[in-house]
Amino acid sequence: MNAESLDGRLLFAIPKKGRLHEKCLELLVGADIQFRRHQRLDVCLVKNHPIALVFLPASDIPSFVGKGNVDLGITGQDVIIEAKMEKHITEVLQLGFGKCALQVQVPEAGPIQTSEALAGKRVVTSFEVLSGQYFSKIDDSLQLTGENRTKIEYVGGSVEAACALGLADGIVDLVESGDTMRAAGLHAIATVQQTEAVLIKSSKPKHEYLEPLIKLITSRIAGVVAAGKYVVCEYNILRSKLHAATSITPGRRAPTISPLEDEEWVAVSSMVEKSKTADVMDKLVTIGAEDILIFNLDNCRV
Ligand SMILES: Nc1ncnc2c1ncn2[C@@H]1O[C@H](COP(=O)(O)OP(=O)(O)OP(=O)(O)O)[C@@H](O)[C@H]1O
Ligand SMILES: O=P(O)(O)OC[C@H]1O[C@H](OP(=O)(O)OP(=O)(O)O)[C@H](O)[C@@H]1O
Repeated sequence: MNAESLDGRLLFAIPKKGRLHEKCLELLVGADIQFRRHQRLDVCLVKNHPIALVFLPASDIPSFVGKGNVDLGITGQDVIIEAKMEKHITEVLQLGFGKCALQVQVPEAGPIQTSEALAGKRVVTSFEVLSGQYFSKIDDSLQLTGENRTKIEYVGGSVEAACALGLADGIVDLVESGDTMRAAGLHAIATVQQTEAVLIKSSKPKHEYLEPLIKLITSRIAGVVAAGKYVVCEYNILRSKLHAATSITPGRRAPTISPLEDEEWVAVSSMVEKSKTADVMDKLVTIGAEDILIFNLDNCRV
């Protein structure tokens, strides 16, 4: 592939490995962005749109997008701030995966149990900027100066080993389930930043003519994200209970109400947040709803 074959194409950066990679591939499939990645090449052409996918480390994507070298990208909110690119990037869509928290962690049974007690000591992290900002505020509030300020040291990985190796008094690292943290004998004492994966574009796009395509891709991806977030809930309910029922399932705009042969009853169809399904069904049963059915969505535009 040469530079000419990329001419006029929208460049879309996707994490090439790590926690976000597989989920991004699922999104591309759901949005019908068709491609074949030959021999793990880092640039590949999309067959059914004028788009080229660029596979990059998640942490490099903010600066590529922020500087306008690529037009669109997916990465974590954490690495956008860490790359100091917030001002150069527009967050187009939250994607609902890659959710975790950057947390201050210390040995469970150790003498240090607050961020204030850790201030002035050694903190190891892969997130120097975010950790630096966080401890700088605490150092200022404690009026720590010079050598007495918190020492932030960068490591590229295996951050959780730093305390056991005697390299650090505490660490700042990402936590999702907490398994990695607990396995290292650590626990969290504060949250520096919540994060999730986001679709981003440059705040000053270089190629205005690509805006309609960016809108189309955004709308398709939003459909896939919403389909993963909602289910359709259908049930029958006595007309006299309809008010109570629709306050349990108000839908996104309004529920669909259909008459049944038995005039005392109606059928209700409504979108419900997937995470609330069990609770909603319990409440519907309590007010006498019958034949409650839940349908997963493959795709949608809402
Ligand atoms: N345990 C996790 N759960 C959810 N999201 C995560 C988790 N770990 C990381 N992320 C998200 O994925 C992004 C990329 O992290 P990941 O650990 O996959 O990096 P990577 O690309 O493999 O880089 P490296 O291995 O070089 O650190 C993070 O910045 C964060 O937004
Ligand atoms: O709370 P948990 O569910 O255990 O997830 C947290 C871990 O996930 C990430 O690392 P990952 O496993 O992606 O590997 P990495 O250290 O190579 O980045 C992160 O750096 C933590 O170590």
